Amino acid sequence: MPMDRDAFIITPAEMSAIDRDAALSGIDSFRLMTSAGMAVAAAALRFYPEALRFVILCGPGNNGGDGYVAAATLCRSGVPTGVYALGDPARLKGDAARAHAEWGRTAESLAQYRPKPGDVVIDALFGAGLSRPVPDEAAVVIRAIKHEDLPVIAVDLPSGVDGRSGQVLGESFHASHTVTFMARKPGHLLMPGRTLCGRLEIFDIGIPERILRIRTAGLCENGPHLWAGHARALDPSAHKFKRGHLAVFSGGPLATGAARLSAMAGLKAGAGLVTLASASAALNVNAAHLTAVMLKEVEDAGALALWLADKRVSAFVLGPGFGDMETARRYALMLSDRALVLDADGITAFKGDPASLFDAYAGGETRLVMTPHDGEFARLFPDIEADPSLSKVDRAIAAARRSHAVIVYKGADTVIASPDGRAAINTNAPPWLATAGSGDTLAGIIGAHLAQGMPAFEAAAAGVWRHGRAGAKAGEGLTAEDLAAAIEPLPAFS
Ligand SMILES: NC(=O)C1=CN([C@@H]2O[C@H](COP(=O)(O)OP(=O)(O)OC[C@H]3O[C@@H](n4cnc5c(N)ncnc54)[C@H](O)[C@@H]3O)[C@@H](O)[C@H]2O)[C@@H](O)CC1
Ligand SMILES: [K+]
Repeated sequence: MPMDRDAFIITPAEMSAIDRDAALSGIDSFRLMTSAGMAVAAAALRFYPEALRFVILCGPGNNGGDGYVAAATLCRSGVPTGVYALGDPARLKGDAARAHAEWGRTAESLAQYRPKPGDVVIDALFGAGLSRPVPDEAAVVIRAIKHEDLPVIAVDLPSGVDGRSGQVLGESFHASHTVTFMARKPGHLLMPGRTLCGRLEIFDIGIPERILRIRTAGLCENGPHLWAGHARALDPSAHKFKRGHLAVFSGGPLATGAARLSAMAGLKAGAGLVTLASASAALNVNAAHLTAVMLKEVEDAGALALWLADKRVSAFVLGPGFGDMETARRYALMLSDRALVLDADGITAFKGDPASLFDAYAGGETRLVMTPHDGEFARLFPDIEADPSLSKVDRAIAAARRSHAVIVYKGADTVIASPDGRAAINTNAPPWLATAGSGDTLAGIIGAHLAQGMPAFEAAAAGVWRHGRAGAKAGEGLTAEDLAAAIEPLPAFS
């Protein structure tokens, strides 16, 4: 995967492997800790000049070690500090023990801390090493600080946020500023962790990029770096057939709007031709509403089979407002040699028998994209959804592997995952994008990319990103119609 350095996302497990690799390559780990702690102190002085006192809360591991470095740095700069330790500092090990010794003073115990107005808290209790709910002693102090509404600078992660999943383990700080090192962790981007970090600063403590790259798997933030290379091949001046022919299946006469939203979005996103496939009962309703999108009567499986002889119809969207579960299943299985975006009812239709769908799309190039929200995800992958040990990224990848499909696991922190293990977390969606018809629009954009020949993972990732951009451009209060109108051209990097 092309990796933009800024888009790196490193799991805590990868980070500790990177840490070991750095040490093995001769890099002094205490210097890394010193850089980390000094960066935190610098952020404290830069962002909180009005602080009456910096209160550094230090935990039992290296996150605490960063805290002692920050405390020593702030002491040297002459500002008032208070240091409170969770656990006995005499039991610190390695670099953290050295940082504590070099600070050279005596910490008070965490339970003695009483939050006071004017305090700015530096949270160095737990970082990447948090493995279970924070101890009660920490939870009590976290709650007291929240109650007093003090600013909190988190070292690496707000204590209590699981760096792997973004979940809160017991209780967590809500930081106003977080300083993390080298790269973001999934917990900075997945919900609810993303909302708990405040302003996020990524500080380079000096681990060479070659060491980072060896350990980073295929997870990154979604952005043009992932797919712009494929977008470049899509020449907007090409003949309309070369820009692909997308087909969208309409629902019945009382549920045609969703498919039309998909179709309009597909056209706006760059498909050369878009056809709405409608059963006869809904034909007139659709005809009354369509202009640039073409309309074709597809009454049943027989009619679809005839249409499929036209190989130029290169991609399909099935599910928005579709309603008829049995027909959805039949059509999805018939389309298995084409590219398909399966959304909404198209996903739900396979609740009882997901394996039939997965088998149909196994083998060959990945050509199925599924776009479930939480509820739809649980219908097809109940065991994966119910496994508490998995992060949203893990769940999306497990589902993609099982289904041979690209999974767009929707939400405020949409994850796009490929059967080959690549995954991206999307971050550009404004909260107001969660509106009726928004998902239909997304399916249409992805369908347009597939119709144009983009590989499924890139098509989906680019679709999610353009959808987010369109939401931001259309602004708060948007309707799904505004969203389609706000789709911008694909950015293509030269
Ligand atoms: N990875 C790197 O390259 C660097 C990491 N640094 C710091 O090191 C941190 C990671 O250090 P550690 O791996 O020591 O992890 P932490 O300091 O986050 O915490 C781990 C310690 O807490 C214990 N622990 C975990 N969950 C607990 C719970 N719920 N209740 C009580 N004890 C619990 C663990 O047994 C371990 O002793 C990072 O977050 C970062 O702040 C920095 O020093 C810079 C370099
Ligand atoms: K922390």
